[in-house]
This record gives sequence, C-alpha cells and structure tokens, in this order.
Amino acid sequence: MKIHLATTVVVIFLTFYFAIDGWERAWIILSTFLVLSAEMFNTAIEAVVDRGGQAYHPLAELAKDAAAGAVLLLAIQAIIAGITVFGPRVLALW
Ligand SMILES: Nc1ncnc2c1ncn2[C@@H]1O[C@H](COP(=O)(O)OP(=O)(O)OP(=O)(O)O)[C@@H](O)[C@H]1O
Repeated sequence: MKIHLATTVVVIFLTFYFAIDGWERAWIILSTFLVLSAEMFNTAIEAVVDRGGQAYHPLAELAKDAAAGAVLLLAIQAIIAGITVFGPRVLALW
C-alpha cells in the first residue's frame, strides 16, 4: 500500500511536469486510483479470510488469489496507461 501511495504521488507529479491534461490526465488518475482501491479491497478480503482462521482452506486460497489477481490486472492496466501517455513524452526528452 505504501508503494502504491508513493507511486500515486509520483504519477500525479508527472502529469503536471509533462502538462498532461484532458482525457489523458483523467485516464492516468483513474488508473492510479483503481489500483489503490483494488489494493484496499485486497487488504479487506485478506483480513476477513484471516479472521476466519489461519488453517489452510481452498476457499481461503481462492479468495486471496482472486483478490490479488484483481490488483495485478489493474496494475498491468495502469502500467499500460503510463507507458501510452508518458512513453512518447519521456522519449521526446532525449
Ligand atoms: N488460509 C489459507 N488457506 C489457503 N491458502 C492460503 C491461506 N492464506 C494464504 N493462502 C495462500 O497464500 C497466498 C499468500 O497469502 P498472504 O495472506 O500471505 O497474502 P499476501 O499476498 O502475501 O499478502 P500481502 O498483500 O500482505 O502481501 C494467498 O494468495 C493464498 O494463495
């Protein structure tokens, strides 16, 4: 979660540094906050599962793996958004 929050601060800074606006900024901010939200849901699901006990259970495994998978999918989407929006601008600096 700390890594996600630090990344969010950096990404928002970059949207100002590169003067990104309109739909591109909306897409970047949406992607960032979706990852944060998914991480919070993941944490909530982990807490509920652990509250039920630490013993191995296939449903506990399914719940944790699905929640972690959701975070991974949205993180991949956010990386694609970042590369699409920031990539050409970073390359233009060289
Ligand atoms: N009670 C359980 N029963 C079955 N499998 C479990 C159980 N607890 C954890 N696991 C398996 O271990 C994996 C890691 O679980 P853990 O609770 O350590 O999550 P984590 O992803 O390491 O958490 P964090 O987000 O804090 O890094 C889960 O994705 C799941 O596959």
